[in-house]
Amino acid sequence: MPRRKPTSIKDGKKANLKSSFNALVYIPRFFKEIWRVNKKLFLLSAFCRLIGALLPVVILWIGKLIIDEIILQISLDNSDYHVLWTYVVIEFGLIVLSDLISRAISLTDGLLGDEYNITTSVTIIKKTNQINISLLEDAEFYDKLERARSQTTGRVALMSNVLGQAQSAISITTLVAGLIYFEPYLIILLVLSIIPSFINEIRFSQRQYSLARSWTSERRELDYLRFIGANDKTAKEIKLFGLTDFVVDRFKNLSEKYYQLNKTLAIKRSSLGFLFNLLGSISYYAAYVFIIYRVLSGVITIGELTFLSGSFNRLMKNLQEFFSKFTRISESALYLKDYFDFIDISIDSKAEKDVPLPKHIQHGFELKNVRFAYPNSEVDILKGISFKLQAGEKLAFVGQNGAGKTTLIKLLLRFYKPTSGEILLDGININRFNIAEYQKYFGVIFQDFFKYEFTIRENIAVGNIEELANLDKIESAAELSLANEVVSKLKQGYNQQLGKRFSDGMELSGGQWQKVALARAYMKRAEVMILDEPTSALDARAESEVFGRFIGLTEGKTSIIISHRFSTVRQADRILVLENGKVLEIGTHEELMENQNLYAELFTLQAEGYQ
Ligand SMILES: Nc1ncnc2c1ncn2[C@@H]1O[C@H](COP(=O)(O)OP(=O)(O)OP(=O)(O)O)[C@@H](O)[C@H]1O
Repeated sequence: MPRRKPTSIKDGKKANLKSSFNALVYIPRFFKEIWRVNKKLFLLSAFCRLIGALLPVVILWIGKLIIDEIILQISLDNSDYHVLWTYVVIEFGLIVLSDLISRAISLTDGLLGDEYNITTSVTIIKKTNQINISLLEDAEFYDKLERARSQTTGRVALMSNVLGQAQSAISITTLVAGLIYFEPYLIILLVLSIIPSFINEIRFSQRQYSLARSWTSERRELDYLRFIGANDKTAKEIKLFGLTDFVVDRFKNLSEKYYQLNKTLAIKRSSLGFLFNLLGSISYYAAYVFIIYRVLSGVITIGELTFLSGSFNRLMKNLQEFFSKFTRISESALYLKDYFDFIDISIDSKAEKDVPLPKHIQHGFELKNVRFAYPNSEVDILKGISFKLQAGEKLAFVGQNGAGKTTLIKLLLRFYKPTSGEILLDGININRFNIAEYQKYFGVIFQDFFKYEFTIRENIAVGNIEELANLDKIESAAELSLANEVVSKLKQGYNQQLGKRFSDGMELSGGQWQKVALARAYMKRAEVMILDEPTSALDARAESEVFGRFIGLTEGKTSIIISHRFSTVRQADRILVLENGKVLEIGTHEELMENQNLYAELFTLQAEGYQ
């Protein structure tokens, strides 16, 4: 696994206040997305927050009125408690309302968050699948994908924080108005006491983000080690090869480094945070003493004292929370940038499209001097390949491991573009067709086909998912690939869950899985069929039966077969032998046997092995 040098915290210092603010530009777009998810819930949440924002100052004011009324009634000879009780009832009502509002806020936030979560997960899945395969095999892209995917819960918290921030801002404004009315100087004291802790929070949240970001690929490696260390699929090898300590040590070494960097940061953040908060507490008590002094001098009433000290206390907490939330918001907004960066990755599907795809292939494919190197690699895997695949022809690719057979298929399918040279379909460069339509032309089974932990019926239907409900079609595809024999042994037939991840799941053998995967190829009448080593795990009897059926069914269909088994290969119309990224020879079985070159040598070797 290529290892970048992990970044130290110092790199985080480079991040500054400016980038914190810059990240906030993504917030409006974020809220537009939430608004689209559920407008009613969003409005309800905003309304509750508005009421919630006004309540604190109103409750404090009622408290002041109650105390002033008590003092007034004590000093009167003929007391009348009517007004006093009215205030108490109002205060009680406000407290109940306040509880109701805060519950409504967490309920609406939770629901909205869940809905948003679903929408973004769907967006990420869709986007991943629109992206070119060449990007999917790129490590940097994976880091981006990982950051976009892993921050889903962070984005939900961000929504609550931003809405809460708006609520705090309104609360703060009303409390400030009250304080300015009675004691304007206190506001200056308050602001001064908050600023240091705000700056401290911003600095550290930036460093925290930078550290987490610079460690994306290491965290991916940690996830991977966790996966191979505790997984049913790897358990056999890990146990037998005694790999536990190897995996554990590698995991521990890497995670220890991250832990240490994070620990240093967390300790600094907490200790400095404590010191700066102390400043806030000192200023609160200074203000408190000042207000008491004003009461003793008879300038303000006891009721006003409770209102002012309550307001000041609340305001200080609100401001502290406002600023610390601001840093949390700017921190999450940085992750938001990762998410938008990911979904904004441009998709290269527009290039030279609009040439209509022929309904049926007339002449076939032609490769003209195709060269290819994988992205970020200088090694040419294909070194000037030229050949024709006629319409209706069955061509087999043969060659040693790593010769470039699968790579050639990937180019034909437009997963990658040739570095030079061109691939033509009926004389037209394949890049000129709409990529999605073009790829629908093919029915392909790769050697590393995916074993979906779905039911067997769904596993077959993935070959043409629109036919999921068409059990007849699924059954006949299964018959052609011999998967019906597998189904007959399953307790729940076509509805049997496969794999061990979910309850009642059944694991299949390698060959059984291959029969299931092969059935996918029969789910649609594709123009071109490609089977990349589709029978490597099948026993000899099953292989010859499967191939007999394939040949019969694809009579007159254009198809490509990659196989290391020459009994299969010889059934093709022509055979192309690849060696080190070049076409060594091409022809019928008989022609190649006459050539007495690599094909004849390998064929004879294998034939001798079977004797
Ligand atoms: N995604 C990739 N990125 C970089 N190099 C790759 C990638 N996939 C394959 N290769 C390299 O390309 C070469 C050809 O691989 P390819 O899979 O085409 O061989 P193949 O002929 O199908 O081999 P096999 O018979 O073993 O399946 C190999 O050297 C391999 O390491």
